[in-house]
Amino acid sequence: MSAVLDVSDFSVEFRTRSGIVRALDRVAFTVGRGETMALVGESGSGKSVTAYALLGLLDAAGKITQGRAVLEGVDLTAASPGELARIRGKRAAMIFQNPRAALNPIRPIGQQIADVLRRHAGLSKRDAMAGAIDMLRQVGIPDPARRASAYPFELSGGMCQRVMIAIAVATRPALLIADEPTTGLDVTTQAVVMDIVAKLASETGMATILITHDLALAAERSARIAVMHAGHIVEDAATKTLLANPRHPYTRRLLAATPTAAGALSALRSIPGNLPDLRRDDLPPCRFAARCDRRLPGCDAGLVWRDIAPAQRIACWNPT
Ligand SMILES: Nc1ncnc2c1ncn2[C@@H]1O[C@H](COP(=O)(O)OP(=O)(O)OP(=O)(O)O)[C@@H](O)[C@H]1O
Repeated sequence: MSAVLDVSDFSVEFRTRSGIVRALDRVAFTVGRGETMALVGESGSGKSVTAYALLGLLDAAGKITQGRAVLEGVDLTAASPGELARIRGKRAAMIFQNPRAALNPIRPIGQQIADVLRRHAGLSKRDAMAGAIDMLRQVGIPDPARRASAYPFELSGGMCQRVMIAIAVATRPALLIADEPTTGLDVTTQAVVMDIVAKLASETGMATILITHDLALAAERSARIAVMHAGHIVEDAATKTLLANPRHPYTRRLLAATPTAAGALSALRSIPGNLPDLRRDDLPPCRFAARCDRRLPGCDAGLVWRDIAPAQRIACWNPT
């Protein structure tokens, strides 16, 4: 599978008053055409920072300190702010939790989609509105021609999420990053929203990164799962492999904390121990070591990522 996005050696730090937060350390993964990869991990593991850093949306305190992130041949880490803004509008898009907050409250939803089509696809006013109505239809909004003139406050949370997806995919991006896209929606609406993303991905070949703390959702909706812990990807494997034979001790604990792959929202917070303070100057090479019952003296010597089986990569000297 050809990679749409190829991330390597990708590190991000934040300068804060209380020290440097080493939020991402040598993150590496690829996402192929039409592939959905899930990025899972506890709160604070670095999932959102990965998304924001890739799209050039870090706040001023954040900085990519090393690495590359190549989207369709363009290294995002070397792109100018202007280029990144163009890429964000056209080739890479993001949807997140709380769509209502992301939509313009005083502009009809059809206009908001049409704006994107005019700006990034260069369509005329008339064609852009026709395209917007078609997008509303594609994301399953009933009576799209009439609904195009609705304002966000007139729609339910699930409908707003569909509108945000329509805005995100209107220009047929190569990459969609969905950051907790269904959090806060009821279970039925969650399934509908994920079905829409999956359908668009398979129709357009869009690569999708699904960011979630919900391992069950990741298991159900992605071909591959990358597990994050304290700014490291500790395991990256085909979903089936990861579920059947997790090799990193942290992945094993995550799975143990998730009742069944098809179960309800997983309780990742039940993993014993805390994430290390990422401001520490003496962070251990393996940031899971303090929580790990398989720790060996060699774990303090350094961290390496290695392929332990086909399509299964881990950062651990003493896998399970
Ligand atoms: N602006 C910032 N300044 C300082 N540290 C930050 C900033 N943004 C994020 N961080 C730190 O980066 C780390 C990763 O945070 P991130 O939001 O990516 O986690 P997450 O896995 O997405 O969690 P959640 O599921 O809660 O969104 C955390 O330690 C967080 O405190």
